[in-house]
Amino acid sequence: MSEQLNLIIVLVAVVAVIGIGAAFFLVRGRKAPKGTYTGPRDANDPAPTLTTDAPSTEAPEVVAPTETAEAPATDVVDETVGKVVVPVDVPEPVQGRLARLRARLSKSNNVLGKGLLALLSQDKIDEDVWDEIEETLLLADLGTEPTLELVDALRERVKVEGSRDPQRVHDMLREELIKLVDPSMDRSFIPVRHADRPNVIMVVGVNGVGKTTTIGKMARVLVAENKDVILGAADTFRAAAAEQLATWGDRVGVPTVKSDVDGADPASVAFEAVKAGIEQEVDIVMIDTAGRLQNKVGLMDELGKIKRVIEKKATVDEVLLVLDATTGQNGLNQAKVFSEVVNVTGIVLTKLDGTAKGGIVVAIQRQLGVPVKLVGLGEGPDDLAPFDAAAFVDALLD
Ligand SMILES: Nc1nc2c(ncn2[C@@H]2O[C@H](COP(=O)(O)OP(=O)(O)OP(=O)(O)O)[C@@H](O)[C@H]2O)c(=O)[nH]1
Repeated sequence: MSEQLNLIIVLVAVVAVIGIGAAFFLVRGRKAPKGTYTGPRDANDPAPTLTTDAPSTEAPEVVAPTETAEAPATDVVDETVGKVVVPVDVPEPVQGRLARLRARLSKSNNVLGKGLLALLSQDKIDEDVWDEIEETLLLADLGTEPTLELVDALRERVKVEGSRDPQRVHDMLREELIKLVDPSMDRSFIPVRHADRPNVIMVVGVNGVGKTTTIGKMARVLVAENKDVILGAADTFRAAAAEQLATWGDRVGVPTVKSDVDGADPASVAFEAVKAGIEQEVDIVMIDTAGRLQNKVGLMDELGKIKRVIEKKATVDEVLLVLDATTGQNGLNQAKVFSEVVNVTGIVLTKLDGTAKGGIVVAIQRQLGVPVKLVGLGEGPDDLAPFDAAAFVDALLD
């Protein structure tokens, strides 16, 4: 009897210890800020006071995650301090995302992969079949030069290796496509803080391609990698853009520097965001910019100015050009003009879930000599994946 009593007491004690431990980890949240950090990184922090050595007199504000009007409906009040606590999302891990989102990609792109496999597996591949292969590649926006290169390589291999065995045809096509997508390009995307300043990323592109959404998704990726991030809402042109960005930040506990003045100087907001990032010793500052058509000279000049003003404070480590995969050749023209103005270092190709034109990856990389680093595969918060040549080709073919 007393043994049973002892056993019960021990069990109750173990359950209590586990319960206290779990509660501790739940309230602890993610990584504590480092060093002399003074900004509103946690829900209860006060907002920092910005100094005024900005290039403009309109000092943008830093919006702490809890200060925006659009707090999620699931907010709870912490009874002990009487403040609203915004529950912070836990983003999906980044590793293997492309493989996990593969179904989305292959659904819209199997015309390309499966179509090619079917054509190449025919008993006899005559000139008509080669023409069809060429047409399939061109329709997938691969571009003329890569298409001709691929067809030549396949012709050669079919001559030597034959085309009867489906597995061999699959492997041959896989190898040649991977070569075209170029696995040797550096696509690393988890940015690293410098010894004395944050890594600065600028995001550019034409209207509606998905810049703000992509920054929101990237913030989640970086938070999942335990990085401290600040967002800069230098899209002062579209009224709702700053709020949209801040809402994305809120969801993962990342603050946003923005201006409440409509049409404020975007370079000034970008400058303040970088300055706040330096002062608060964050790892990464991401600057959203307004959508602009590549043929509007004034707006393109403004983009150059934003970069130059940021560079008074810190180097811009990465300029990501966001392109909508569904826009085909027009995306190529945009890429060219943007890279002339701001030295694009990486491409984010969005909306790949809505197009059968996956070949645009190859065409853009060829045109700019810049790698596709990330791909957008849906509107969901975690529908952004690091780009990987082999995983991409596998998704097209399997
Ligand atoms: N299907 C799909 N939709 C996407 C993807 N990325 C963004 N979108 C959608 O594209 C639309 C435009 O996205 P925004 O992020 O507002 O675009 P933006 O480039 O910031 O727009 P501007 O500020 O007006 O230039 C939104 O409805 C997004 O949900 C993607 O990968 N797939």
